[in-house]
Amino acid sequence: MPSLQESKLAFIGGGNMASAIIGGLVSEGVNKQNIYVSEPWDVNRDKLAAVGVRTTTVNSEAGADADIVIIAVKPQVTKGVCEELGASWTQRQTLPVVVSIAAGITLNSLQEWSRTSDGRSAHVVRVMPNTPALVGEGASGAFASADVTAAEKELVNSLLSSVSKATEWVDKEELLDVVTGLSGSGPAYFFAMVEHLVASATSLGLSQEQATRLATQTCLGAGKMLVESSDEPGQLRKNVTSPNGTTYAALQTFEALGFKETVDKAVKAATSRAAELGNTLAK
Ligand SMILES: NC(=O)C1=CN([C@@H]2O[C@H](COP(=O)(O)OP(=O)(O)OC[C@H]3O[C@@H](n4cnc5c(N)ncnc54)[C@H](OP(=O)(O)O)[C@@H]3O)[C@@H](O)[C@H]2O)C=CC1
Ligand SMILES: O=C(O)[C@@H]1CCC=N1
Repeated sequence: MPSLQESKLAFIGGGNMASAIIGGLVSEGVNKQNIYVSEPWDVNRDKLAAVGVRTTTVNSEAGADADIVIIAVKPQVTKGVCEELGASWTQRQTLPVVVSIAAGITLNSLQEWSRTSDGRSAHVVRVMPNTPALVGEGASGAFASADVTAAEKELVNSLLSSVSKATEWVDKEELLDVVTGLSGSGPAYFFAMVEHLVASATSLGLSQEQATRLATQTCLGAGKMLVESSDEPGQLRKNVTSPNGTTYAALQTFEALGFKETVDKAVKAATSRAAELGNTLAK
């Protein structure tokens, strides 16, 4: 098995998530000539070509001699893409490791859809990354099919580690849907929070620019404390909250309006949607 630096990587789909991972890989020093992206939309393709990676519009061309093929298209088009790739690999003796980042799509579907014309199926790893991969701060969950070897798992691990600070291998496939509801979709929860904080502070008189700088740095600072402090999140919260002070007033308001229940329902909605996508598209 080649190392990550020696491996040929193919991305099928060059949208938001593929661009984030590719950006992370390139800034980690992965050879751009070893990254080949297939993307139908010229705007996305041109952006990736500007980064210096190889591009094409033909999926089978990108995947022809790749060691790892990363399926980074929407769940709804994953079946067609896998069928196209599987058929094109019939002449290959050694099949690539397939890494799918499509929310919800099961290992079973991925292996069935990507069978070669002579009935062989690739070793598949399902991964749920997130967009902070672009700045080397991603969080990823992963689950491998039983036939994935230790060396293949290690290769995928080093791919993920180059863009993720936390890579969690889960021991049941369904848990990847929970990872999707937590960290896959999670960056959007924090972005929405910052949007609302800025809107609120702006309505109270701060300029948009000042409010954005303060809210953004607060988010980064809190995140850094969560990573670096030995205290639990609950303790860090308590450290900010003076008795009957300002934070207490805000947190009481959150609580009275059902903050915990809202977060719980939102994570469960995202988790269920991931499972639903997998079930609906399995046919
Ligand atoms: N965005 C995120 O935060 C995360 C996304 N994911 C998963 O990653 C996958 C991609 O999501 P995201 O990057 O946001 O989506 P995007 O729509 O940004 O990217 C998908 C890309 O695939 C292209 N595409 C469409 N059809 C084909 C095809 N047949 N062959 C090759 N490329 C094709 C699309 O082109 P065109 O626009 O022309 O259709 C588009 O550029 C999804 O399955 C999603 O569940 C996982 C974790 C996080
Ligand atoms: O919203 C979505 O479906 C994708 C999966 C996780 C993040 N974005």
